[in-house]
Amino acid sequence: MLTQASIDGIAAAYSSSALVDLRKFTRLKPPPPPAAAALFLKARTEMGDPLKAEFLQQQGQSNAMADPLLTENPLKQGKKVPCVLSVAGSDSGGGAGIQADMKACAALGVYCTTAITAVTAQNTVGVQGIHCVPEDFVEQQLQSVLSDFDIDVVKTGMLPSSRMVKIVATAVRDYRVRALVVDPVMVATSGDELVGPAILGVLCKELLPLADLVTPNIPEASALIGGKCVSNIPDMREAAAVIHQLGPRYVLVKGGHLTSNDIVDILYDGKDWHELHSLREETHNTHGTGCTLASSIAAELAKGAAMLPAILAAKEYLSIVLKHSKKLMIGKGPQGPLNHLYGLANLVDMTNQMRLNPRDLMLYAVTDSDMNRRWHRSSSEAVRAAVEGGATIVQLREKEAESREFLTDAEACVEVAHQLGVRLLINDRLDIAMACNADGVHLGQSDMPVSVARAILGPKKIIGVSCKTPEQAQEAWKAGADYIGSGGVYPTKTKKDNKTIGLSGLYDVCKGSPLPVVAIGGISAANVEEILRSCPVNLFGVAVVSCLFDQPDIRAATANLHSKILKVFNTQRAEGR
Ligand SMILES: Cc1ncc(COP(=O)(O)OP(=O)(O)O)c(N)n1
Ligand SMILES: Cc1nc(C(=O)O)sc1CCOP(=O)(O)O
Ligand SMILES: [Mg+2]
Repeated sequence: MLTQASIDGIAAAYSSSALVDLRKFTRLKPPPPPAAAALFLKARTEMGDPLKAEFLQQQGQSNAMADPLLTENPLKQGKKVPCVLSVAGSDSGGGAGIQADMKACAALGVYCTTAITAVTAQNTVGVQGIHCVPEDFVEQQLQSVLSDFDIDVVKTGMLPSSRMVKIVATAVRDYRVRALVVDPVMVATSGDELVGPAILGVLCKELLPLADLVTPNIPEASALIGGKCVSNIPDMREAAAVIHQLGPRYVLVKGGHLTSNDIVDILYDGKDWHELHSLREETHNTHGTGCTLASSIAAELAKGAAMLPAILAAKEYLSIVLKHSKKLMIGKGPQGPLNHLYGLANLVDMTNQMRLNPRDLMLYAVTDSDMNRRWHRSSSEAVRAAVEGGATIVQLREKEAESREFLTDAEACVEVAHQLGVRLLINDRLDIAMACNADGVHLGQSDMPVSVARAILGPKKIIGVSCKTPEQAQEAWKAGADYIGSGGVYPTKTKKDNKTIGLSGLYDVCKGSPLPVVAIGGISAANVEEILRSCPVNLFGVAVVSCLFDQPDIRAATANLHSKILKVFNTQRAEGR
């Protein structure tokens, strides 16, 4: 636990007599609140929140809607446009840093300018590289923006060097800025370090005294108070008190790193304490939440809100965004990005509209009518067992049956697959695919040309094409295909006279294919690992026949293969590939 003596000690170590003067530069005059903040508070007040009720009384009432994306957007109104300057790092994955700040500001109707401090090679798996922008050039960006735009609020994120912190502090002092929000970014959501502890001293001495708000999460709060452990709400309060002595007007210690479902953030202004509660959203898509909260607060301040309502409105926006991010499937890593602009084209709906999610190619079960006959199974029984075992997509491959029998079978299989939430394609036969309302077709090089099939099937159906060379894959892509089946990777007894292209042939197709690839031919649980490891680029899964359908227990055989594939993919993701 922190003692008062240690608090005083840390504060003294960082403070200087200049701090008092510097504080005069923080000018935050709260004009009337934005409709979003007022309204959000109204809604909450009606639910009995005294803190927000007090704010509402001060600010007057409004009946506009609480959804920030639906409220009056100053960008459209021909008025002075509220402006934020985000001084932060670029996230190549588009989820955090500058990219998050720009999207959050846009969503809240605020214009966002930028000064990029570092360029990160980053994705949903982690941070693979950091390239710091030269300090002089950061200074030039700041000058370009601050000398031209009427910046209301500066928001800082990743500041990778002490000199950069000083440059930003000087710029904030030199130009007329209404408020400064400091997000003391140190570690990315993935756990990768973005900024070393070397900048802490200068951050505390030069920038925090100018800040209207600093928004550390728990590890950052701990770093700011000299590495003391912060592990519960009393610790957060003590940390907020210490950080406040470094000079910022407000300190918001964010409690998301504690495990409770009731997330408590502590807000302290040197006099009053506020515990701001929010419910944890059940989602892995949390990459960039810290940047988003800080830039949303900056946006609300830029629109004229006072500090507390700005924070409440920003937290409300973030919680709506998190709700809209749950179904987003972007990237292969454990923490996906947020759906900041959920009110525009909805990314979740877009994924539903995608003809094919390449991840569905992971375990592609191709049925075989001969095998089913031999094992006395109907096609639909075989399809059910494969999907229940973990098949992620199914192809009905019937070489012998009459059209009528094939159609009856196909209708039953489509019903089973769709009941179980999996797509079903028909091998070779467009007419059957259309008649049974299958999800698409798989075509070989001597089947119906892809461009003709696309014209017949229209834009909504999936078309897969067998390709043994990168040139064929290019052709298929140009003609409107969705994925490539490439093989035979190994010799197969299932397809007569099939040319084997081997692992190297598969590798060439994967490298040269603009479309996702699924490998086929002689694949089983015994060799799946070497196939997936040999072609990490563009290979999304394996298509198999005999190792599932020429087996006594299709469900068990599929489950076994499924677990082997998952193991490889999970390792590859952990390795950042
Ligand atoms: C996923 C997948 N890849 C390749 C094939 C082979 O298709 P094709 O060359 O048309 O041969 P037949 O399957 O029609 O004998 C496939 N069916 N599925
Ligand atoms: C249908 C098919 N197409 C191939 C190609 O190389 O394009 S190999 C093949 C048969 C794959 O069956 P099994 O998993 O039993 O080896
Ligand atoms: Mg064919």
